[in-house]
Amino acid sequence: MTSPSFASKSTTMGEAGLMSVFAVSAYVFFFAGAMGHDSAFTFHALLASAASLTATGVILNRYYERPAQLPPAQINGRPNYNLGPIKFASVLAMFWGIAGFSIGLLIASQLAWPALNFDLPWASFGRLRPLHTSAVIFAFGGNVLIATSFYVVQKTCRTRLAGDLAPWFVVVGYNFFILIAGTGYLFGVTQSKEYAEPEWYADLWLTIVWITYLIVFVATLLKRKEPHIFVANWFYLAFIVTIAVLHLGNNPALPVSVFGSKSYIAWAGVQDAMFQWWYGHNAVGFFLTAGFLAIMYYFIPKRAERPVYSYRLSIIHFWALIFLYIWAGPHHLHYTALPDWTQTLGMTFSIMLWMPSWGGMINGMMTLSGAWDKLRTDPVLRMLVVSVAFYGMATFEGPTMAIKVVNSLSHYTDWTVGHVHSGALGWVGFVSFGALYCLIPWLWNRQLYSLKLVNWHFWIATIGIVLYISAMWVSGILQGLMWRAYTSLGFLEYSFIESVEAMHPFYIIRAAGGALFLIGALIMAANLWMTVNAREADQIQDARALQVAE
Ligand code: HEM
Ligand code: HEM
Ligand SMILES: [Cu+2]
Repeated sequence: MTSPSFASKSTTMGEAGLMSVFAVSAYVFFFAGAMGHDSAFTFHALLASAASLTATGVILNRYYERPAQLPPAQINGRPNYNLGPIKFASVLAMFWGIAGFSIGLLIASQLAWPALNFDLPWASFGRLRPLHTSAVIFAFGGNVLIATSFYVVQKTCRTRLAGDLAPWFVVVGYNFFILIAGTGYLFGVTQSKEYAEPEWYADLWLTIVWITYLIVFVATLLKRKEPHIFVANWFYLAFIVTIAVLHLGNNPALPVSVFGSKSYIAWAGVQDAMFQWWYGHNAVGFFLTAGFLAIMYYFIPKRAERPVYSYRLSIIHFWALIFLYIWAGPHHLHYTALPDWTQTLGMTFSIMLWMPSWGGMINGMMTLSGAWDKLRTDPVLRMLVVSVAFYGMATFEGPTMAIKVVNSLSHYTDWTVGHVHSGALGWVGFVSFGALYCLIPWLWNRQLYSLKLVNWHFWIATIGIVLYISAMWVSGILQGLMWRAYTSLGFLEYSFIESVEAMHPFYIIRAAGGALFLIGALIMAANLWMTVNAREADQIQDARALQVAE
């Protein structure tokens, strides 16, 4: 370890500022914990206090350990990229992915065999379902997005990530939010808004983290050495900005006490519902779509070694996509108290949304022009391309389901769940896997341990997805038809429980599909583990072979 003389070294503003803030918060949160009205609040406050104390210690330790000079922005005229926070987020993405898929498998099994609820409140479907959705979307997806955005923005701007501690604050702070949210669900803490379940204090913390994320991203763009801002960064920026707006719009709440977890949302009645689905739909549009399209626009061209098929199309569909998405939320509220014209508006914009969505799909696919043969030999590229195909499928199905008459059948049924998972497993899952298979070898300067294992992952997971979504189509349509079947005398043909019974075989098939998807992810984790822990000798040899062009 270097041991610089203290005279030549001083704390940066960031170090001093963060240490003081964390030191004070360690004390304040400890006090809040002592005052807590409910055990979940007390637990979270004490967790925050311990985390603040740890953060203070870690920053202090870093100060002592580091050289007097902070890492330079350039070394020998080349950008000195900041990879530490990216490595951290990509490892956590893999961890949360496996956790989230496992909980998915558990809740899928609970629907098939209710005994698996074990009569325990914290293990019940109601608490584990939001744990699943948040773990896969925000923990897995979120870490993939943060990791890749920090990587892509540096590479395409040829500049070091802005900030010294700020990028670390974003990745660690974001994962701390996940921890608070996830443990909260197990305790039964929720504000009952789907995909926005965390209570007011977690929301406040996320706001601070997210604004820091925005600042780091924009500051990096501003100090870019490339005149042009590559299209992937446009998508990332739309994702970051819009999620901030959605989060603030959907979450204003008044806590019952500042020392308790319960709060009441400011909005009421149908306005609340509209805010919720404006949020929910655009979480799909900007978190699960725009962010992952950014990944597509960087990783597919890179992996295929081809330019983006049509750069003009990428710009056109970007603006069309963000303009149209924002209006489509009411398709989640068909046949409700929402005024009819609003529902029709949501439906119309959803149908229009098909076009820019397919613009993106075509652009991603056609980037392979002249390199189609690589699909045969490179399973990573195949995973990326198949993800785009699933994106195309989900964005065709979505507009169809947004049509009121179709929705009158599909709403409340498993068809929705099938639609969700063709987007979630096929698009979000596969594009993330493809990106991590590229990113992790780049970050650690290693060659991917085994392409054969990627091939196994690809096929096992694909079969899993097909089982999952086809089971849900059949069960969803069956459910919908059973609920609306009348006898000649005008009575309902089936009781509700008969429709539940009819679902049983499909729930088993879905669980089997989920198990395959999970097995694929475990194979991936093993492969990446072997990659990162490759012998030193491989590393030196492959560093040259794999050097990524910036
Ligand atoms: C092993 C893989 C997975 C399995 C077995 C699984 C299973 C499930 C189950 C059983 C539900 C509850 C359905 C219901 O309430 O009827 C669910 C909901 C959900 N899952 Fe998954 N899931 C998996 C992976 C994923 C992934 C990777 C994502 C996202 C990236 C995801 C996103 C969601 C969402 C958004 C919902 C809520 C759907 C809605 O409210 O309509 N899941 N999942
Ligand atoms: C053009 C694009 C899309 C449109 C117009 C669309 C439309 C719809 C519609 C009409 C529903 C059913 C609403 C209901 O009956 O409650 C729905 C549900 C959903 N979609 Fe899509 N979809 C699109 C793309 C996607 C993609 C790509 C994903 C995932 C990556 C996705 C994720 C979801 C989720 C999570 C839900 C369930 C919401 C809930 O919890 O109820 N959608 N979508
Ligand atoms: Cu929607």
